[in-house]
Amino acid sequence: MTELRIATRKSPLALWQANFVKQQLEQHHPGLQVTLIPMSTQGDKILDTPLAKIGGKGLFVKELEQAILENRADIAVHSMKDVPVEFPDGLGLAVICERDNPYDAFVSNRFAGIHELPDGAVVGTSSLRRQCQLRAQRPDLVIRDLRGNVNTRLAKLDAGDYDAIILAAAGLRRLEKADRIRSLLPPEYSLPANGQGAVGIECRLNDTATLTLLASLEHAETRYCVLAERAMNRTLQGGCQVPIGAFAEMEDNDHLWLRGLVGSVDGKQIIRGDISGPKEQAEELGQLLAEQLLVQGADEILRAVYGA
Ligand SMILES: NCc1[nH]cc(CCC(=O)O)c1CC(=O)O
Repeated sequence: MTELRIATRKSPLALWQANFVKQQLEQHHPGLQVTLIPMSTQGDKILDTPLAKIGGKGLFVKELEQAILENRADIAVHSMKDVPVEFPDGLGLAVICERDNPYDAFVSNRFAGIHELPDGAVVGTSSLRRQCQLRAQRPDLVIRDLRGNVNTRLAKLDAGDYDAIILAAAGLRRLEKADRIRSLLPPEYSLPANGQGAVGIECRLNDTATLTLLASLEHAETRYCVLAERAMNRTLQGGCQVPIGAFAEMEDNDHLWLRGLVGSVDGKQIIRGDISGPKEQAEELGQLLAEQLLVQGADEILRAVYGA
């Protein structure tokens, strides 16, 4: 292979991630020419509505997947957090790259952390998972929706619309905005979303030449962790209208520890659980933890939202 085409969204974060993959590939394969094909996704076009209200799955990836399926591109580079837990026929996760910082970050021009926020402070985030966990600890906070790419969100904070905002640390680091992070929210406080901080590469599963080319970017530990997290979400069948957190880390070389959470948006109910076991059983662990959470009451929360 001498040429490889990457389908990517046009946001600065997506372009950073695509360029990161391009650089890695060109380094590992001298002579290989990697080109970016930037495209708009549905998720990029709907700018004002909170994503949870739109409800479609894969809003940020469908157009990219279509491009690979139609052979207009060879691979798509994604934030794993945005990738639906099921793939279209013929496509799959060729590679999961090493995870960057997986935590949520507290960003503010006036306050150092959640605990310093005064009563009734205004916090920006559209993520139901972040809203739920914030409200559980600080019911007094006023939470307002905040959409747009990372730079847009920072600009809205700077314009004075919010006292603080919550963003993924990884996105800020990639865009060289890590200096904006006032504190990291530990997972006990804000359990991350499945896949947060990890970049994944999708391609046609029968494209063996591309799969071979990509293999050197694979990070085994990250894959185990992300597989466990995604399996938990898959078993819960929770769409984006229910706060769900899933975060796995390696306990030692052979075992992983997965924590999960399902909550109500008002933060009044939170079901938590955790499980650990051999890394080779990552997906079984995710499924088992989901089943535990369902029995403990997550089923009721999901039913209340989806009416199933
Ligand atoms: N939902 C958008 C999105 N998708 C991935 C990231 C951050 C980077 C990552 O998690 O890899 C973000 C921004 C954010 O949550 O602040």
